[in-house]
Amino acid sequence: MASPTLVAEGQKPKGPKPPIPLSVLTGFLGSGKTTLLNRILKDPSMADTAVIINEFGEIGLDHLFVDQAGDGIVELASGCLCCTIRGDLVTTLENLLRRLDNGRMDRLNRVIIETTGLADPAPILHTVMLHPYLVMRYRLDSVITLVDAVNGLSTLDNHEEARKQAAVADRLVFTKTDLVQDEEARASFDALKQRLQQLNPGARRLDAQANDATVENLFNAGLYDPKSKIPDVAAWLNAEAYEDQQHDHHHGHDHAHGHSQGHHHGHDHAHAHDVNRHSDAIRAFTLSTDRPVPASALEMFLDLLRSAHGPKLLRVKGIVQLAEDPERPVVIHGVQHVFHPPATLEAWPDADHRTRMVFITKDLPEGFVRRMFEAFSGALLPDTPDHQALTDNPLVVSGFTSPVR
Ligand SMILES: Nc1nc2c(ncn2[C@@H]2O[C@H](COP(=O)(O)OP(=O)(O)OP(=O)(O)O)[C@@H](O)[C@H]2O)c(=O)[nH]1
Repeated sequence: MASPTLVAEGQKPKGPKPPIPLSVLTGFLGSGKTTLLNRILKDPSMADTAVIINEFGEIGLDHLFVDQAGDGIVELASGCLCCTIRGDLVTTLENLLRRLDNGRMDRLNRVIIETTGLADPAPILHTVMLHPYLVMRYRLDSVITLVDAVNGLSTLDNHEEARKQAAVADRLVFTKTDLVQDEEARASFDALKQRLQQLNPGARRLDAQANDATVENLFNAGLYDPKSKIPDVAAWLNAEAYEDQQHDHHHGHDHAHGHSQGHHHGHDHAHAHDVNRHSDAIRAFTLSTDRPVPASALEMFLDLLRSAHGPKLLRVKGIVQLAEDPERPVVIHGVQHVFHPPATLEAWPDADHRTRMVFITKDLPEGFVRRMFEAFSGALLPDTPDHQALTDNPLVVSGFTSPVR
């Protein structure tokens, strides 16, 4: 007779429910969010999706509403659910879980939060990352940012929120490319693509008109591939995409490096980075090392970075080889000052065991972050403050004016 602890074939073992993937759909006013949502919600693979929209966005999906329930959640003709953020986002996300847990809803496969056009998506991500219960039940999948091919460039120039929306994205979706017809529009679209390449080289780009903004391409941008259950670190980090950016920056560094030899009075070299500083406040870069990082060093590095410079960290992702446990990498993921609880993977997904981190920062130069990391991780450079000095007095790293290597 089978032991009662054995699970019959095909029956799911009892245990915590797998976290529900959660995506944020953002993009400036009129960029086509509702249009895209209406399209993808018709896809059969989007069944059992819940969409959370703000009051303003409600109108576009109206024709799909069939049933209004008491808790402000409506059922769409497609079988998906829709609710608006009336109280706060936490309550809305909790209400969805309550429905699922008390059986009023059979399945909840995915949640999409559509932001208002003017919103900075970071606080939405923080809501999930900071809440001790929600962070267990939901997992951040993708930030999808829509960019209007015609007006996108001027929107980026004129609106800080639009730049943040682009910088934080995992997926950048161009809309209205059908309207890019004449020479001028094509030039503007090319410039837009270049600008986005600087702001966020790692995001995958899709074109809504070319129909590559499919469910498959838009979602599953998180670390775990839900089909294989194997973390796809390379795709998630996409560190290679940052290489062109770094190439440009390194010209600046080489220059500064020459100056810094034999000097450690960084203030003499205040101009080393001015060109980059004024060209665009947002930068994207990677750090990597093949030296295992002590856990305490990682913790101090991240703590200092987020406490002193949190608002300047638009997005940080990384995989770290710890000195204490080099076979089990730690994954880090932060949006501004908020970091997701670090996750330990059971093994390295591929042969590349280096620590790699990608950063998108605003007003925080690469050289500064790099030197801080090198000081903490033990990869000391000549003439840089040592790690003990940094711990005692983090202000030793004087930031913008010091020479970069
Ligand atoms: N030509 C063209 N028009 C589009 C495309 N995508 C959206 N539109 C149009 O652009 C307008 C705005 O689209 P919405 O989907 O309402 O944009 P939104 O981002 O939801 O707008 P807000 O909620 O007001 O921020 C609508 O008139 C759409 O029909 C596209 O790819 N091509």
